[in-house]
Amino acid sequence: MVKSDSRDRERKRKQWVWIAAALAAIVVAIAVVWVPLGCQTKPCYCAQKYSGLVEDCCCDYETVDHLNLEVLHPLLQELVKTPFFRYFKVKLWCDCPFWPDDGMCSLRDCSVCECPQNEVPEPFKKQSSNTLSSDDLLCQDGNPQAVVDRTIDTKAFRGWAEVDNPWTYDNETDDGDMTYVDLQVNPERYTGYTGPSARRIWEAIYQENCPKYPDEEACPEKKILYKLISGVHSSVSIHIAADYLLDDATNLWGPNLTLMYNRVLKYPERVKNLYFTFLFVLRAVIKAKDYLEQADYNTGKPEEDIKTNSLIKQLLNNPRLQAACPLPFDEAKLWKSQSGPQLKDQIRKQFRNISALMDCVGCEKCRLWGKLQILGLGTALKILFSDNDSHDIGLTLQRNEVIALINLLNRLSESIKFIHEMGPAVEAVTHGQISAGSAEACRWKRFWSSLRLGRFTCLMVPWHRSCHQQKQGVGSWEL
Ligand SMILES: Cc1cc2nc3c(=O)[nH]c(=O)nc-3n(C[C@H](O)[C@H](O)[C@H](O)COP(=O)(O)OP(=O)(O)OC[C@H]3O[C@@H](n4cnc5c(N)ncnc54)[C@H](O)[C@@H]3O)c2cc1C
Repeated sequence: MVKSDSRDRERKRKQWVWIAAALAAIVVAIAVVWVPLGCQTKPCYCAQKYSGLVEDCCCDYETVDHLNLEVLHPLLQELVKTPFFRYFKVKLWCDCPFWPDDGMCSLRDCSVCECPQNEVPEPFKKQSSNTLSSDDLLCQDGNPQAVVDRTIDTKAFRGWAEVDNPWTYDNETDDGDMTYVDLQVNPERYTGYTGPSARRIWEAIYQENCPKYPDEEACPEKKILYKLISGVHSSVSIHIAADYLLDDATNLWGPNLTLMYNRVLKYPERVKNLYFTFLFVLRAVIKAKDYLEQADYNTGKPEEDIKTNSLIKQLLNNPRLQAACPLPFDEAKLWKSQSGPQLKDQIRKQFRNISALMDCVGCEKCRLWGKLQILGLGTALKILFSDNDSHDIGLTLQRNEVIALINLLNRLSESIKFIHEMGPAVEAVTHGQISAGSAEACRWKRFWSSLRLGRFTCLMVPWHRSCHQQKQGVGSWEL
């Protein structure tokens, strides 16, 4: 009896020694094997760097970032706040020519606040009285052919003409359906417009109207439309992420860095297309320099209008811009081949379709900014690709086109600034989440794998099925 008691005690003592040894082994395993392995599986963080020339452009990424930060962004921010540039004329009601409106808007942030009539600058209301005949065209030193670039400068004018843009679907001269919107009180940001309705628009744009050509495709003209739309799409996504409804209950707005990473930064091509689009639009603004410098920015508020004029001149004559990036994009290289004119016609038709698709956007505020940015892009295309073009002889710009062009440039400039300043933080934060997640998952996997250590497992988890089987002499130690 006494002997069996002491044997029991001895057995229990041995069991405790085993348990203690097992616990010690776990600690050692964690220290020696698990932690270093966990670290090794952590993917290496390689910050996405953009350097060298922006594809098909004549400026490099670093120059664009510096010029934007120090010159363009501050000027554009001031410019879009002036009365001339903040009131945009737009047809807001949905008239989708392709399918019935599916009204997917889910937030109050989706609707647009229209301007009361007394807020709209008087000269804007009297548009037709501002239109000048060809006699009013500015004389360029008596001999315009000799001194100016005839594609645009000979068409310089003092008033605003009523002409339709051949690149866009909306008839800009059709005042009846248009309403004025103050862009400053309708910021582009998250609206809750998402799901099949929004995706359908982007799909219709990419699949039917601007296919992505493979990298080997040599013809740059064919690639342009995709790159421009993709660049604007990146910018839209960045603005959604930069001003996002973080908490509906408390109406808390702020940046959503994960969204920004997942929609744009994760795809270097989308970032590159944003830079390309920025330089393309900047080139259009520079090319229209003489025209823009002499345009009439009258809104009936002399002080503000003088400021608008001055800001435009500062933008167009900036010595740093002229020195560092005088030709952001060289459109003269394009359309040289025999098929050039047909190709241009085809691209113009595709762009008009894209412009028509904006009437199918099922969210008013998204439609407003979609229309503005597509009109801005259409204006840039009109300015850059009008040379020797029978459709565009006698090029003039609508006031609304100029407003759209400058506001688009400002949108792109904001996006580039955001990426430049926040990009590394966005990638670090998102990368942190990803690697923490994967390391965690990895640890759990390794933990369960460690249970494959057979007898050790049964010591720790004696109730496990395989231990039972082992005792019965069947099966293996494999879990
Ligand atoms: C004209 C327009 C304006 C909009 N404006 C707003 C707005 O102001 N506020 C708002 O909250 N929502 C807006 N939306 C909706 C928004 O753009 C998204 O569609 C929505 O948030 C759903 O996003 P998603 O993740 O499904 O991807 P989406 O952005 O809808 O993208 C659809 C698909 O396009 C491809 N894609 C995405 N980005 C790029 C790119 N840069 N280049 C090439 N391909 C790309 C991807 O394959 C992606 O799956 C707008 C939509 C449209 C069509």
